[in-house]
Amino acid sequence: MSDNIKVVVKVRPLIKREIDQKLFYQWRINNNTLYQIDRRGKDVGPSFTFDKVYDTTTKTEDVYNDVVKNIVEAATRGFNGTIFAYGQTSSGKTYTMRGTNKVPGIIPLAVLNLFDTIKNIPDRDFVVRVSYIEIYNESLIDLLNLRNTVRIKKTHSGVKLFTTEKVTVTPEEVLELMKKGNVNRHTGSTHMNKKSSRSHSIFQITIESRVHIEGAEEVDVVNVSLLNFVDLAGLERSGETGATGLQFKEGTHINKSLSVLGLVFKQLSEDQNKHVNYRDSKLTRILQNSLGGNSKTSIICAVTPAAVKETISTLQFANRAKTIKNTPAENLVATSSTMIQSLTQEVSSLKTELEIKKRLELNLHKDNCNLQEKLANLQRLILDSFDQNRNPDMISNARRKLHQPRRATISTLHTIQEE
Ligand SMILES: Nc1ncnc2c1ncn2[C@@H]1O[C@H](COP(=O)(O)OP(=O)(O)OP(=O)(O)O)[C@@H](O)[C@H]1O
Repeated sequence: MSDNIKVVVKVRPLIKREIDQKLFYQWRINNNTLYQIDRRGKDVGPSFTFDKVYDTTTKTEDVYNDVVKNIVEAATRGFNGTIFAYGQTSSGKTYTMRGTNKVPGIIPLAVLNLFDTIKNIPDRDFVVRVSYIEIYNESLIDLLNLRNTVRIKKTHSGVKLFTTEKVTVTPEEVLELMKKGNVNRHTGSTHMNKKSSRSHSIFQITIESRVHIEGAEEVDVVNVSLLNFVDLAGLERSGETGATGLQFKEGTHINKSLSVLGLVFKQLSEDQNKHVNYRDSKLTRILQNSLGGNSKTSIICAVTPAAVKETISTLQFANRAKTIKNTPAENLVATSSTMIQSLTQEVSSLKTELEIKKRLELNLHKDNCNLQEKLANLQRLILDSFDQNRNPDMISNARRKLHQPRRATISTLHTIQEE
C-alpha cells in the first residue's frame, strides 16, 4: 500500500432485501483477492487483488485502525487528510462512514481518536472547527445552516470552502453537528436502498494548533490542517433503482460527477503532467488538493456481494485509484508572515468581488434610467391620446419638454402632469 494513498475494498453482508430476492454471494475472498463465483461457489469470472480486502465479518473499527487512524493522527501534526467512501448505491458507504447507534462509523471513531490525540499533546493549543456540506444536483448546500450560501475560492494554499464553521471543544459537540447535518441531507427511497443518499457529502474538520507558551501574548507559528470525510452518492442505474422524475435527475447528476471523478483518477494515474479536469464538477474542484495533491488519502470502496456488474465497476475504479500519487507536505506550518500573505490575497480577491458588484450595480442603475425613460415616453403617448382636444399650445409645450435630454425626463413628466 502506498503511504500516501490507500485503497481498500469492504464487502458488506447480504441484506434482507437481497435475501428476500434470493440473491446470493457472487464473490468469495481469499488472501485479499476477490473471485467471482456462481451459485455453487465455482469460480466463473475475473478476480481482483488489493492490499486489503475486508470480508463480511470485518468491523468498521478494523478498517479505521488500518487506513484512517494514521491520517487523523497526522492531521494533528499539520498534514491534510481525506477519507472517501466510494461504491454503488446500497453498498454500505453511509453505514461505513457514519455508522449506526450500535456500530460507530469512521467519522465518530475519527472524532474520538482526534480529541484523544490532542489531549496527549500538552505543549500545543488546539482549535477544532467543523463544517458540513453536500453537493446536491451540482449545488453546494451548507448542512449546518441551510440559509447560508457556500462558496468555493482558490487561495494560495489550494481550493477553500467558505461555509459555516463551528468551533468545537468536545467530541460530543462534533458528533452533534454531524447529526444535525445528517438530518438536512437529501435522501430518498429507491428500489435498491430505503434511505439512499441523493448527494455527495463532505464533513470537514479543520485543526489549528500553536505552541503553548505560558503568558505569551503573541504566537508566531500556527499549523493548520484539514480532514475531509467524503460520503459519495452511489453510482446507480435508473433501471435498477426504479428512479423517475426528480430521482432520475438526481441520479444523472450523481453519475455525471462520479464519472468526472473517475476521469480525474484516470488522468492522475496516467501522466502526472497531463491536464486534469478538476473543474468539470464541484466534487473534484473541492477535493482537488486530496486528489494528486497535498493530502494523505484513503479510499474505502464498498461493494455488495450480490452484484456483478456494479462490483466489477467499483473494483476497476479501486484499481485505478491505487496508482495515484499524492504528495503530502510536512511544511503545513503557517508563520505569521505566510498568514499575512494569505490574508492579503483574500482581501484582494474580496476587493475584486466588490468591484464586480459595484459594476453590476452601476449597470442596474443605467437599466433603471432607461426604464424610467421608456415609462416617460409611454406616459407621453397616453397624454397625447387623452389631450387631443385640449389646448394645442399646452400639448406642444409638453412635447417640447419631453424631448429634452434624458436626465430631465422625470422632472419634465412632473411638470406635464402639474400643467
Ligand atoms: N457491514 C454491514 N453490516 C450490516 N448491514 C450493512 C452493512 N453495510 C451496509 N449495511 C446495510 O445496507 C444498507 C445500505 O447501506 P448504506 O445506506 O450505507 O448504503 P450506501 O452505499 O450509502 O447507499 P446509497 O449510495 O444509496 O446512499 C443499509 O440498510 C445498511 O444498514
